Amino acid sequence: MSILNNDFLAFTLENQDAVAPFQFTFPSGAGFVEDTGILRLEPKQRSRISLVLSVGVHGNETGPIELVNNLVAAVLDGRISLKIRLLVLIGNPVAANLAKRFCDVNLNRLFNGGWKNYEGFEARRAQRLEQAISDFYAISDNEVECVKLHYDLHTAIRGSMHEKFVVYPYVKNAVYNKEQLAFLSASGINAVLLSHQPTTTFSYYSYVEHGAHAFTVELGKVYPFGENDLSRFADLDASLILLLEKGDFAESSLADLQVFRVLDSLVKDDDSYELSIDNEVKNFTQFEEGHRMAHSKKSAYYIKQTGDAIVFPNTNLPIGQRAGLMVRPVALDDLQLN
Ligand SMILES: O=C(O)CCC(=O)N[C@@H](CCC(=O)O)C(=O)O
Ligand SMILES: [Zn+2]
Repeated sequence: MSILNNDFLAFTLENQDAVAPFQFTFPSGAGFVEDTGILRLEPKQRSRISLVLSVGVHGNETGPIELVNNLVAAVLDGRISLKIRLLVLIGNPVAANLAKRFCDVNLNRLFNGGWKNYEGFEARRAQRLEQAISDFYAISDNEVECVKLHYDLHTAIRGSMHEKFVVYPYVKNAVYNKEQLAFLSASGINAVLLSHQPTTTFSYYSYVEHGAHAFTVELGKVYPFGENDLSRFADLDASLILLLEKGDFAESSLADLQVFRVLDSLVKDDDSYELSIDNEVKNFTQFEEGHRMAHSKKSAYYIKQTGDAIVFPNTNLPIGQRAGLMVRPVALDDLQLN
């Protein structure tokens, strides 16, 4: 078995259900296809950095899949000489083949054991992806000063006032990592959203279970395969190449980042649940105090302070799931950094 033309995406989409594990070599190391969409690349040289790049956790978010597939091809054919450990995950190949966000259940609501409450493809896949990450980090756990990273790359349903942003998963002591924020700024990220509570997302899983620096990275609006303008990811592409080739984090001023803290999660509590915004409203649109943002037969949510903004508004989901996040700007100086 081999990855034809070093095209891991095509290989994964052709083998969406299963792949018998196999290994191979490439100019700067050894590769292990562990399962469908699960590729581990080990450099010849030992490295303190173990990086997980996950894409396609939502099957229709194709831009990041194409970006990472190009990086993998460059490593496999020798244009990039790999110096760090790398695990590439194409999260939901079945949904990707169907050009859908998910098949049965939103995969990014099933981590941290959330899969135990569901059946079907995504539940099995969440468990498999958690296992792949545990196995990958376990190899580096004995290394002194090992640095675990997980960037879970997505694109958003709506346009955004800040085109590229990250969700910083809930961190208990509210101390945020300066080196990672500088790296994200250098990677073209415009805004950071600080989560207010534990979630069942992939990035929170890697942070809470493995102590990784982990982020959900939103790279712009969603487009089908072949319709992405990959030049819009140029900054991230360059900083990932630097990380892969040298193990160095690109740096840029934190002052370029807009920071927001999550105030509230809007939860769809009834079939009558509605958001009082039209389809064109972008992520990070701000509202006036007192505006009724959401309502149903059971509840209503009013804007608490002028300037509070909505992110990820979406009511096309089952009862009990997140229909949006309410966020408020925070001054960078008010953050505790280490
Ligand atoms: O555009 C949207 O409404 C959703 C985009 C998306 O998939 N976002 C992630 C964010 C995960 C997180 O909060 O860390 C998601 O909803 O799963
Ligand atoms: Zn997504």
